[in-house]
Amino acid sequence: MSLERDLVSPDAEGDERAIESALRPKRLSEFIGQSRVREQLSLVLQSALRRERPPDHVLMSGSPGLGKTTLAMIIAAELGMPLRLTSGPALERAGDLAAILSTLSEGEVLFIDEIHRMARPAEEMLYLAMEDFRVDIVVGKGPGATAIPLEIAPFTLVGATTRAGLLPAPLRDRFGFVAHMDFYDVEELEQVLRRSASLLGLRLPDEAAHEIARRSRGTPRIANRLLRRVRDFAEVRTDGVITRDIASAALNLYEVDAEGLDRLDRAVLGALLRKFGGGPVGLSTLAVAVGEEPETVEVVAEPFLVRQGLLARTPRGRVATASAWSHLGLTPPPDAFGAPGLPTLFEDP
Ligand SMILES: Nc1ncnc2c1ncn2[C@@H]1O[C@H](COP(=O)(O)OP(=O)(O)OP(=O)(O)O)[C@@H](O)[C@H]1O
Repeated sequence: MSLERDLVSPDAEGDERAIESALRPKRLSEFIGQSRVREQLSLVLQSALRRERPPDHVLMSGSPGLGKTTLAMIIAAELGMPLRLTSGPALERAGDLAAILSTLSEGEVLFIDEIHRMARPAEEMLYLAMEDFRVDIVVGKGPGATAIPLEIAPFTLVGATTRAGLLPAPLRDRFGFVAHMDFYDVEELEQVLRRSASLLGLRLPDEAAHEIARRSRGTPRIANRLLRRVRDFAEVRTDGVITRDIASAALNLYEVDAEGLDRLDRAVLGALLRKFGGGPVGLSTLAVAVGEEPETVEVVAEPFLVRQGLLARTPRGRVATASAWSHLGLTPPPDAFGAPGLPTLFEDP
């Protein structure tokens, strides 16, 4: 069974995509937070514009909902170039990628989301395209097969991944600029919320913005979503005015806790503490315990738990920190920390 996690899931679904595109910053100057990435990217883009050449290929890594698609759109807008969007899972065969690459116009920006999920033959075709702006179209099969080289227009690839570690080195090395997107701090999320509230025509007092921001898992997508749920709550249950108490009551109703932990986060922590005594426990064992795929636990829950100092990834498995015990109101066993050498009972086989 999969945990229901609509509200704080960092993935966007259905109608949310349309709302998201209305809230997206359109230029680098409007993009909030990620100051280092912004500054570095701005240099890359300005220098490309001066040289009148497409910039180096850009790789963005980070958790879902941190603004990778938004930045890809901004890159195209800043360059004044069209943007073509696709994703790794859509590129099953080399032909899928060849069809896109062969129709790119000069300077166009190609965005491949979830680039780590691209099929191998497409990935190999991409190496040549990124380096030499050329693809080899293979005609025929077996010993008689021939590769016909096809020139393609110089383009800029923007790849996004939630799992940079899964990218093969030859692909990673072909990106001239790698942007690591981190979770946002509360102040930055307050700015995101103020901007969104004004675009949605909502009055959002600072204390209410603060309350929503600190429960948004460091993620703009979640901040925007919680804002809309707080607005619903205020409209239906009260006179429509958003206050700190209204924000807090709405978020309690939606089971987002004071640190922004959602149900999956709490399930992972709860299993780690209650079933495995705080660990160490292997990722797949932990995932089975919460009824989720290991990838979901690893990509969605863990980065935020690690960032909050509630969970540590060690070579022997996942371990709860002292804060995790206190966050869930549990008492750690006497040997929970610093009993080195004890056999690990819960490692994956
Ligand atoms: N720095 C930012 N400033 C303001 N809004 C932001 C920022 N980053 C993201 N957002 C908002 O968050 C939403 C999600 O962003 P986006 O779709 O770019 O995330 P993503 O990292 O590409 O996620 P995914 O990998 O799941 O597609 C967008 O609606 C956007 O408006």
